[in-house]
Amino acid sequence: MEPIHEPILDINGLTKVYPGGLKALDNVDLTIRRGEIFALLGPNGAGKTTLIGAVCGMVRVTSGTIHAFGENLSDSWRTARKRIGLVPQELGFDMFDTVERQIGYSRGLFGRAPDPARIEEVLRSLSLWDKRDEEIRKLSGGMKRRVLIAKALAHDPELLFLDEPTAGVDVELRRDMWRQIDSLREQGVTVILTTHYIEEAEEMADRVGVIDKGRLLLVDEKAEMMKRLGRTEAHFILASPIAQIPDALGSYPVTLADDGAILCYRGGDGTGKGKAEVAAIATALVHSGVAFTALEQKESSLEDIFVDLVERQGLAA
Ligand SMILES: Nc1ncnc2c1ncn2[C@@H]1O[C@H](COP(=O)(O)OP(=O)(O)OP(=O)(O)O)[C@@H](O)[C@H]1O
Repeated sequence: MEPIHEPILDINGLTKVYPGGLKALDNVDLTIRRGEIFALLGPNGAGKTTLIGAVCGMVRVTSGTIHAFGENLSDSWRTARKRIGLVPQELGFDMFDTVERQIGYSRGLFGRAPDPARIEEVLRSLSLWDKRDEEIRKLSGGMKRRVLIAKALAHDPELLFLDEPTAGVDVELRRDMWRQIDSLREQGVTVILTTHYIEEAEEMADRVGVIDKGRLLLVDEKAEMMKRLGRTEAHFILASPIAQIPDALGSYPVTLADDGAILCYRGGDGTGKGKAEVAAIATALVHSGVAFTALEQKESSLEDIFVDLVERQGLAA
């Protein structure tokens, strides 16, 4: 057993150029700690599935190294694979098989001894126990997805990849999935999930990485990221339009909108500075004789941060 501080996954300078020249991964460095829930966020085509494929042995990388469980994957592939689980985006199993047989088979495939009690536990946790004798093809789309997860858990992986686990599933299944991930966290399983749903990252992840055009733009503790990149937005709805911003507000990041009927503030750093500035602006407006009838205020979500980052990256590219 490797020391507790050993990262479970250590990716260095990973680059993937597909035949035809598309660079899907561009010099990616990423270290994943044992036991964490890591969310990889990125728009379509950002390189998320390619990154997972590289670790799970489905994508041959162009350059760079991957260490898993302390060993270079290219030397330790067979042993490492048994410790890794993958819930892929695409459904892939024998549709004519029954649920229980398929899950048991999957466990065997990874060299684990049969363990009907464990299989029962996995199936129950995903509300699949009642469906264990059904042919998979007869299940609904959501149920098929649950089978995919059961299949990935059947060999008790220590490192689990979930590629878009909740794309196209209903709210109930999404909640179930989140509960499932929570219980995996309690069991000490390390989870890397990719998602378009910022809400998912915000709800589940300890750390978040943002990837776009194959480049890992940022990796940070979720809370830190929101603090560091968070913004406060406030709209002062003015009693009557003004032609220019009063001098007293000159030092604040404010603009006029809607022909001078709204004064917009966008600033702060997620540490409370924004709120304090909004209060100061309110006072300054009153002192300048500008009345407002309403104040709408909003703290940025991870979604705003994400959109901001990707847009800025787009401008820089
Ligand atoms: N086998 C392949 N051959 C050539 N190009 C590929 C191949 N697989 C993926 N790509 C391209 O690599 C880029 C990254 O794709 P990838 O599937 O990794 O992105 P993603 O972030 O997972 O996207 P999505 O959110 O849509 O699943 C895309 O431009 C894609 O078209």
